Amino acid sequence: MGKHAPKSRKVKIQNRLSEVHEIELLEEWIESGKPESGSNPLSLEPLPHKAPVGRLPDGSFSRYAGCDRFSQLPVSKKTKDGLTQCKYKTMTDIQRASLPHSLCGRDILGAAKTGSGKTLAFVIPVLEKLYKARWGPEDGVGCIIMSPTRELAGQLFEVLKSVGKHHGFSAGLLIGGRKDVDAEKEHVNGLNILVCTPGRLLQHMDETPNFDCSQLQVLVLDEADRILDVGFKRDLNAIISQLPKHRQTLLFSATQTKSVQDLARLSLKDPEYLGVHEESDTATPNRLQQTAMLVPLDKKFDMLWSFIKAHLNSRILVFLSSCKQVKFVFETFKKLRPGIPLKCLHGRMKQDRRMGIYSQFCEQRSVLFSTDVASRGLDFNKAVDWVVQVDCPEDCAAYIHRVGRTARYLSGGRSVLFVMPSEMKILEKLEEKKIPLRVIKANEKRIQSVSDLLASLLVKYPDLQHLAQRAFVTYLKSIHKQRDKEIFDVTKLPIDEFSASLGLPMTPKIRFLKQKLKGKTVSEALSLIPENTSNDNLLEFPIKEPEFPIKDPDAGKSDVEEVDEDILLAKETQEGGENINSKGDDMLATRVTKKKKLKINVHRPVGTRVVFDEEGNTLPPLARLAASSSGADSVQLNKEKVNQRYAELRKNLKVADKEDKDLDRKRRKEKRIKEKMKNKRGREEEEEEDEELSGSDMETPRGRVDKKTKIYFDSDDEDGERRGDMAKKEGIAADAISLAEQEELALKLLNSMHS
Ligand SMILES: Nc1ncnc2c1ncn2[C@@H]1O[C@H](COP(=O)(O)OP(=O)(O)OP(=O)(O)O)[C@@H](O)[C@H]1O
Repeated sequence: MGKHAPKSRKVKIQNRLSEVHEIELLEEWIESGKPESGSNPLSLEPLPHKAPVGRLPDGSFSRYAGCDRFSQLPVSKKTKDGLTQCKYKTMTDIQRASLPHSLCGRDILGAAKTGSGKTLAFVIPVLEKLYKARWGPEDGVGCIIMSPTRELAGQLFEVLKSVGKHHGFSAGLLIGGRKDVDAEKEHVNGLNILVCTPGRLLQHMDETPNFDCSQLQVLVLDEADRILDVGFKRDLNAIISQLPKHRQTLLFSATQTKSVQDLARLSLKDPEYLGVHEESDTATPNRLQQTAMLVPLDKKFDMLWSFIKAHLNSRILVFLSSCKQVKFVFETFKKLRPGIPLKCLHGRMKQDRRMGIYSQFCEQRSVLFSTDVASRGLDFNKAVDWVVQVDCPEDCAAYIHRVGRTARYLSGGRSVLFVMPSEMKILEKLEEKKIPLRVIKANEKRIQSVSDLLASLLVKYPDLQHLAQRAFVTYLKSIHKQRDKEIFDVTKLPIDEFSASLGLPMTPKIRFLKQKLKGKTVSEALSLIPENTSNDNLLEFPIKEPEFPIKDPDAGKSDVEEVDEDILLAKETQEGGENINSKGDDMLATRVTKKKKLKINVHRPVGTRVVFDEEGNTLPPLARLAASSSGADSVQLNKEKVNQRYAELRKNLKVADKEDKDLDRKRRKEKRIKEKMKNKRGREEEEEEDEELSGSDMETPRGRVDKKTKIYFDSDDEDGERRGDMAKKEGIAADAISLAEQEELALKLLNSMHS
């Protein structure tokens, strides 16, 4: 991994001899002090710092189980030098507990809180295993480190490179979303350590000639429970089937799996289970201050906006449930210029851009809106001040990983969870999992309504309206898809109010609400929508692809002033969160009634911040937005124009609605005719036709994209969104063909009937 100057043959031979000597010594040392299987070295006293290390004068070796410094471990000088240069001296608990076992070659199931140093707990044994095996370029792949997301893989790769820089191994980062896969294929056979996402690894296993992992020494799964989860099941099974069973396996996560079934899949051999924080009072870092606030769905954006405005000097990571939500909040808030740079991260972004955003967020104060793609493992330079969960996590594990992006290693951090009245059950579940949450009440006076501003933006930028509609639908769909029905119930959501809070002029009708599905509950109706239905198909509005030239996300960067950091966190509830059950409406004063929706008071203060126009005049933000001189990003809050635009939209919608009905009528008629003809043709023929339509098991129907091969390459924790996208494309194409075909068929049939 490191770059070495050319060395003379003599020096090389000397180095090799000293390496061989060092390896012999390390092996003896390790053998002499092996911790007992099943023991936790953390229970042992650390060695005194000045105690001699390695071989002692009497020929014995110093104890390494229980020691708390890297220098006291039986690891190579190269690894020790790497650690010292990275300023790692004292071990964290998970490192102290697991390294003595993993250095002996044992399989490990390691669980420790977020930010507690699990990465080094597997990077060190990987380097040591290959070093002691004298692994060289010609030996091929000796270790695979798998991560569920590309960003995390990138980060692990960086740690590996810096700690392993004195070793001579070659390592490669194999992740989806990169264009250079062909170049990768040429080099991958020469790599010793692969840091990868499951999808990309499988792609190489399937496509790269002579790709060989048969000599694999160590397999590492970081965020193991996620990789063993159903989403990766197929990929992981396919990968495991191509790996040798005789290997060391290291599994780490903050929320570890203990499922025997999972472990059997990985053929673990008497693994050491090291859950170092199991005895702890809390499942999350002690330095993390966690709060929850009751926020009705239609107030979420008001609350988020107010929160951001109140924390302009912080680095804030905001979690939302879908890409569309992230895009919507990012694009609209950016235009409203909160006074802090805004960024967004989601699975649909190009990989280079994702990496760029990730490192920018590490460097500067800003707000990052993200899906769960950033929820696991990422170490944002230890400097996230706040984690805000606008949308409820799917379960307690997801909660733990999200809040774990702050309060890492020795630093502190804060988090806030917005809980809707229908989701209160999650608080109980979090408490059961030893997550200490204070339920707090928002300071109603400081909450600024943003829905009116969003409504104006949607009028000015029609593309935003499409985005808002999509955000609306994907949110409802995401709630419906959640497994935990005790927490997530789409039927309990204030759908109209939510739509208004996005600034939409009217609630987008979801197709299931009318026609055939009439009379069904929202939930029943959603369940009737096929999994791969594109979100667009659910809308009544004519949809076109929004074109968002993603402008510089730092556009929101402007003057910043000191604000009271805690203005939102006014009254705390008494211990035990007694007011959990109080009505949501009482908690927020800024409820916007529907009637008020279009009344935009341009003089109502949104913030105290003073901004400057191009001439250098000062204006309060809203007045500036409302100024009729239109700067590129200014928002014109012209009531008449707003009403006019809405009237236009309503008219268009009526026309679109009528067209839809006509089309539907026509389709039904065609279908009837087709059915009549089918009956005529008799049973036998009909069966043949059915077989053709459903596609034979033996071969892929001509012209149909082979979904399987296309999909799994990009299956890196994007929550199946790519699958949806592909299905969408196929669906659209299929629709277009079938309509044309149907018309033609109907004509033919009519002609044949008349003839
Ligand atoms: N022994 C150590 N001394 C000093 N800093 C450390 C040590 N071990 C880890 N760190 C630092 O602690 C931070 C968190 O480490 P790491 O990312 O490995 O945590 P983690 O347990 O894997 O977290 P997560 O569960 O979120 O993936 C990193 O910035 C890392 O550099």
